Amino acid sequence: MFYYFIINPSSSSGKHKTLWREIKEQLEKEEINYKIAATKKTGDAKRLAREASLQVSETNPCTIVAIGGDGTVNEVVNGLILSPFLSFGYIPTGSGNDLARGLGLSKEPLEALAFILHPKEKKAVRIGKIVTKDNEEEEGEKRRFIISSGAGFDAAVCHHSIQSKIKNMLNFLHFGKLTYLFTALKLLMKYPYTKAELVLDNQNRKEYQRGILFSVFMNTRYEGGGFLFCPEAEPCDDFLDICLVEKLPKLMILCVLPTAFFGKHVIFKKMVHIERCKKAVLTMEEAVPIHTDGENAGVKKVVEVSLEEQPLNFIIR
Ligand SMILES: Nc1ncnc2c1ncn2[C@@H]1O[C@H](COP(=O)(O)OP(=O)(O)OP(=O)(O)O)[C@@H](O)[C@H]1O
Repeated sequence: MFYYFIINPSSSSGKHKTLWREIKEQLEKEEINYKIAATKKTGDAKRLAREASLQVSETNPCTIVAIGGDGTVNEVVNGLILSPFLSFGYIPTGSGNDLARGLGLSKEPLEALAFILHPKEKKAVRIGKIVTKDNEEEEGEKRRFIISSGAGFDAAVCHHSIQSKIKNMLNFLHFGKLTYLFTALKLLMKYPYTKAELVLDNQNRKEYQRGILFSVFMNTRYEGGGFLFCPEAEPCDDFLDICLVEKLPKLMILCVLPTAFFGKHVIFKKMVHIERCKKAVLTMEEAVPIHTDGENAGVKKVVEVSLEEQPLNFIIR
């Protein structure tokens, strides 16, 4: 088996610079057939993943391994040409680590490497796809996600967290995942609601006239550094799980939001709506921020969300 490693040396604010050396030592020791490529900027991981997966075939199987945070995996997933002959491994070195949490991966890099080199369990993990546009007629922009994609407040928090100076400071103090919580508290009071319509599987239409705070489409269970927005999301099934939060007093949100760390927000059934579907179209009155796995996916009015047919052979342990 050939292994192709894509490493983002800047993830978790560059704290893991020595990791690359340790990984190389282990690969040499085990005489693994491999190549390592490091990203220099945003977009590199996507390009490298595409180039590597273009070479994959039945006679030339390959394991592509991402080393970085959830943003790096998002880029890799967006570049991959999905195929049954491609396996995927992930060594998490980010701050949020929602994917590792959601799939139960080892967060200890050398242990994760050992699993990747000698896999005992692989899962056929589904990949989400989202088309964002400003009206139904537009063709729109397509992106993939593996954890979640959100529209509204949760995406606004992601957009702000990416540029946040607090993130570097919290990463340094090993509290990186709190970036999203601090940013959420900062943005909450002034964030506007927007009226929205959600159509599930082309037939089940729901209107939210009071306005929504956000709607998140989950493939795995956690986002935003550990919020369990869809406690029942299952990455290998045929469904997307949705958590849509309708307008409620901002002070009430302060009470509800922390309960989402434990998945208990679902008891607030009048404002928190949990849905499951194969395809969803969310149309909002105002354009709102969108994210895919915490990465900025623009500001748009319409999002169409579904799953790719071909799953990803993900090495779990
Ligand atoms: N060499 C690089 N220098 C700066 N940025 C890079 C580089 N390579 C990739 N990037 C960008 O860094 C961003 C953040 O990466 P990533 O999400 O993997 O790490 P993180 O932010 O530490 O982790 P998490 O998302 O789990 O909090 C991504 O948007 C990616 O495109």
